[in-house]
Amino acid sequence: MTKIILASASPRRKELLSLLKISFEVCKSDVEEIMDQTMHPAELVMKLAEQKATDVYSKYTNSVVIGADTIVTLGGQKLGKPTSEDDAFKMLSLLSGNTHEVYTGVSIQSRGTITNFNVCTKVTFYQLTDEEIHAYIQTGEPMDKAGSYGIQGFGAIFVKEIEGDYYSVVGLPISQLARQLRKLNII
Ligand SMILES: Cc1cn([C@H]2C[C@H](O)[C@@H](COP(=O)(O)OP(=O)(O)OP(=O)(O)O)O2)c(=O)[nH]c1=O
Repeated sequence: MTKIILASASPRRKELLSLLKISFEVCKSDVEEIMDQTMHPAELVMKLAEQKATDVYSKYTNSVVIGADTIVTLGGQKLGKPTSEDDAFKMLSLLSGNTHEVYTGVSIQSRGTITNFNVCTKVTFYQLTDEEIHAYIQTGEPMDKAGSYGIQGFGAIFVKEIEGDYYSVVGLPISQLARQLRKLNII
């Protein structure tokens, strides 16, 4: 059996991949993520996912390696993880009362072949007050998440509507990933 490795430090991705009831290991990549504002978000998340997977694959060439990347976009602007609490406040103010996209890219590297795909989900936020945003930042939840919120956590109360794959917003489009892994005869 070929070893499957998740090239991620994200506890959410580990939890989501566990839903498939397959055995896998986790090995985080050391790739520095560069937010290229000129690239299409769908291309960018696949490129970053591929960089993470390639980095780990180079150390475990006999394995199947899965990398992923998530970014939020609003009106053509790309939002990654916040660099500070002020940055988180700015992002959440932008998302307030608006619909944004969450792009997650996935890269599967196996036997010298690379398979990439991306999933886009639309999320609409209720109008948020400054007090609500400040209180949310105080929970610490936004700081390691693209767009400064976690739909799976306290950030859930901001969400009015979602169109697309919930799991992709959390960081891993698990149904599409399972289908790809089956197609590639990996699971
Ligand atoms: C929008 C959103 C993002 N996120 C998370 C998913 C990703 O972990 C993170 C985006 O950062 P990423 O750079 O995609 O991932 P990461 O640095 O956490 O992990 P790694 O690169 O090692 O795989 O934001 C949520 O958990 N919930 C949400 O609702």
